[in-house]
Amino acid sequence: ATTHPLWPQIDKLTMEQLGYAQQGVEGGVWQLFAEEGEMKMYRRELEEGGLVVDPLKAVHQVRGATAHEMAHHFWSPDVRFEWDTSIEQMTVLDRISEDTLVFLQLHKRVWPTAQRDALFWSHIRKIPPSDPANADAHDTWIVCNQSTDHPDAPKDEKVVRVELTVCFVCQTFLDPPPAEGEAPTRDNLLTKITYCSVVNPGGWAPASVLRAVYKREYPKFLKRFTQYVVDKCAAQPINF
Ligand SMILES: O=S(=O)(CCO)c1ccc(-c2ccc(C3CCCC3)c([C@H]3C[C@H]3c3ccccn3)c2)cc1
Repeated sequence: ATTHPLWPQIDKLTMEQLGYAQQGVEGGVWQLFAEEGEMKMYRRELEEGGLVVDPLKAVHQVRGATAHEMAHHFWSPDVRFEWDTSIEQMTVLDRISEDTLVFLQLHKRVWPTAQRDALFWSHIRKIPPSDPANADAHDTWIVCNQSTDHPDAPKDEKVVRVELTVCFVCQTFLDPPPAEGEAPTRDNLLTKITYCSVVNPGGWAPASVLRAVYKREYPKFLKRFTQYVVDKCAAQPINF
């Protein structure tokens, strides 16, 4: 409901993150650190208070699923455990509206660091093609995850809370376009994905350990997630 006290922040951050995701990776500020097929992962080395908070930006493109299907499965609590191997527990603490939930997630411990949890609102939104320039793009879908407080979140002394801002932006193209007068099939679907994240580990963790974990975990995470959606939707009618 747009009357919720968090709504102005949700709306503002979502549109800011959309702009941030759509900025290119030129200019030398982004360092390519992993490349697998169509997936390219960039990071900027950034420390805050001696903690590694390296912003990450990944670009990927996959065939066979739509932006809506990708964004929905990234946002939905029902399928989170099917693809996200980094979490041990996940609770939906609140339903702010039918497109915005508050998640509490306990992440698997990354030795030798203390175990982490993440408390964040997660908002999904369709961005209609605003101008003819998007003519070849069906539409754009965005999921924005932002750390927040919540009165019902249990506080476990042994667990360190991370701060995170994540956005997942997807755009579907009909490439190749279907034959004249033909309905599109999944072979016509090309979806471009931009995943951005800034995770502040919330408490001390060795820079070398964090950078090694990021380098290992993020490519695995994005590859596994996109393949999961393509496989899950393959036999289903296309959901634009
Ligand atoms: O895109 S999401 O919103 C999807 C919903 O789950 C998301 C993604 C990643 C995280 C997360 C949380 C904690 C950590 C670290 C920090 C210190 C020790 C644990 C990491 C680092 C380790 C990196 C990482 C990246 C991807 C997967 C797992 N591990 C990532 C949270 C949310």
